[in-house]
Amino acid sequence: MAEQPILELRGINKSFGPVHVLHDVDFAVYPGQVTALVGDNGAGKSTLVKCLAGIYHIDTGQVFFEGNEVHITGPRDTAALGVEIVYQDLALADNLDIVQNMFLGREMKKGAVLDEASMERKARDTLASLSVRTVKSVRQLVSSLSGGQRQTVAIAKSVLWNSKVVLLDEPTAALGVAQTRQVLDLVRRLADQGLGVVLISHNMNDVLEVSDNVSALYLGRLAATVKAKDVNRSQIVELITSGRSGSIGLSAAEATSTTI
Ligand SMILES: Nc1ncnc2c1ncn2[C@@H]1O[C@H](COP(=O)(O)OP(=O)(O)OP(=O)(O)O)[C@@H](O)[C@H]1O
Repeated sequence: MAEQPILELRGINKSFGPVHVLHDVDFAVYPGQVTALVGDNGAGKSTLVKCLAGIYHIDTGQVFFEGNEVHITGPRDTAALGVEIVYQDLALADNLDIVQNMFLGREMKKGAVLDEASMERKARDTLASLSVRTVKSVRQLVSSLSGGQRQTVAIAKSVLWNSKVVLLDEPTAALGVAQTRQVLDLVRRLADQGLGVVLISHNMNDVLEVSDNVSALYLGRLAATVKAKDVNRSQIVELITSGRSGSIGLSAAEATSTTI
């Protein structure tokens, strides 16, 4: 692939005491592309994301952002790079409206008072730029939103601050068919706007539908990174469950080095 990754992890190792969870993991995110991060329960997806988020300290390995090595010592470092993470539990406050949620902790002010008009306009513009039309009013309480609308607001919040990379942890878990459709469309639009998008998902249909690349973790090791268009559902399942990519016709190492 000619294009440079916007974010690249190289040789990441992470242990919790005697438990070695991540083994020399390489992972790359490209601008304008969706990269799925897949793996069975316990494969190490959340640990990798938390290392990137600055929640866990990386034992060894390197992180590069826009080609330069960076050192992530805490969540602020990740946010300062323009890397946002939307966790599965969403962390939206039910008792606040959409604008208040989107600006929570980063409120715009005019002098000493909140600049409600500007925040409202920016919230509306951001939703419009993502072609989100399902939300009636940005002054709606989040408690009144459907699961899909909540996910949409959480994703829109993550791109408010000129983010360059967005990681989405199971964004379609627990959503119905129509809501899943809306969220997958939104995931694709983020990439089409030039962001590097990481999709963590157990749903292989979702993965194959919106992803450009698929990185599979198996027992804390990168089994392979493949082009989504080159694989089918059962081949990804094979990577996830056995760590091998035999039916793709490449060894895991070859798949990693030759297809991305
Ligand atoms: N704080 C911790 N202390 C010890 N072991 C941990 C810790 N966090 C995770 N692990 C172990 O690391 C391994 C990877 O867990 P992780 O949560 O990263 O997997 P995952 O791929 O995100 O799984 P899931 O799909 O179930 O969320 C598991 O074996 C888990 O028990």
